[in-house]
Amino acid sequence: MAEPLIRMDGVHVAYNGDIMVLQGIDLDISRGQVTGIIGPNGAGKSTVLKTIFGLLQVKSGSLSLNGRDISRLKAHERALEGIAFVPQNRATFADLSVEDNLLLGCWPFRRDKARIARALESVYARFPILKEKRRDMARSMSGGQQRFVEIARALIVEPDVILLDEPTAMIAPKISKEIYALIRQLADDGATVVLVDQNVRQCVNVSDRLYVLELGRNKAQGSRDDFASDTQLRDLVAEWVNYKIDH
Ligand SMILES: Nc1ncnc2c1ncn2[C@@H]1O[C@H](COP(=O)(O)OP(=O)(O)OP(=O)(O)O)[C@@H](O)[C@H]1O
Repeated sequence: MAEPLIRMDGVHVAYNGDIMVLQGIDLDISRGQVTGIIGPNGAGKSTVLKTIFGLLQVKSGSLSLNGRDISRLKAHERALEGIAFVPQNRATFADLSVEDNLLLGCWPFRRDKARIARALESVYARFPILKEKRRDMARSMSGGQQRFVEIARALIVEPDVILLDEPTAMIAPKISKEIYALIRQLADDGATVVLVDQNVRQCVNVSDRLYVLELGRNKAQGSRDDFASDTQLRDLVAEWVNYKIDH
């Protein structure tokens, strides 16, 4: 089997030094796939993404990208290595135009005007609404449109992997649907996506592979088909979300 793009092996992470939130997480993120991470509240899903991006330190265990240990790299160094993160909380600059928000994402190649022009053109092709509203202040956009700005700003550096933390939380159903279609399209275009989602049904539908976490540990894992066909996995998920996966 090909080496995963990202591998977590026995990762422990603590908040405030001693509250151990991840207690030996193992995770393989394959290239060009959507890997979904699900689990009840407080399972450690967001913590996993923050750890991959470098906002939290690995206390023990290993974290590698392309077979190279990245656990000591700072977040901005990981960004330069091709990791992008879209956090759960709103992260647009409300008083900047849509285009200025996107230009902030171009910081790593800020002196390369031709690349900036190409990068903008490429995200505008993917998000026509952002082109149409490029001169508008971010604050004038709907919550869903601002989510597009955040995702587009992360994509503008053409990352190898994009970490998405609950991208459709509090977003209207129509735009949520577009976001899931975009996630699938990104992976089909060769990008690697890690998706943390409370919306289990959508997460299972869009993911190639899924991990279930519980109380900072791995609880189960499998392909989308495993989750649809394996009664034990179905029942496990149904148990904590009172939800049945389509099969
Ligand atoms: N800044 C923090 N300081 C201390 N503990 C924290 C902090 N952030 C999160 N935690 C704790 O770490 C645990 C895992 O939190 P995390 O946000 O990763 O879970 P989650 O699976 O993403 O859950 P949710 O779906 O509720 O966001 C929880 O017990 C939470 O209370």
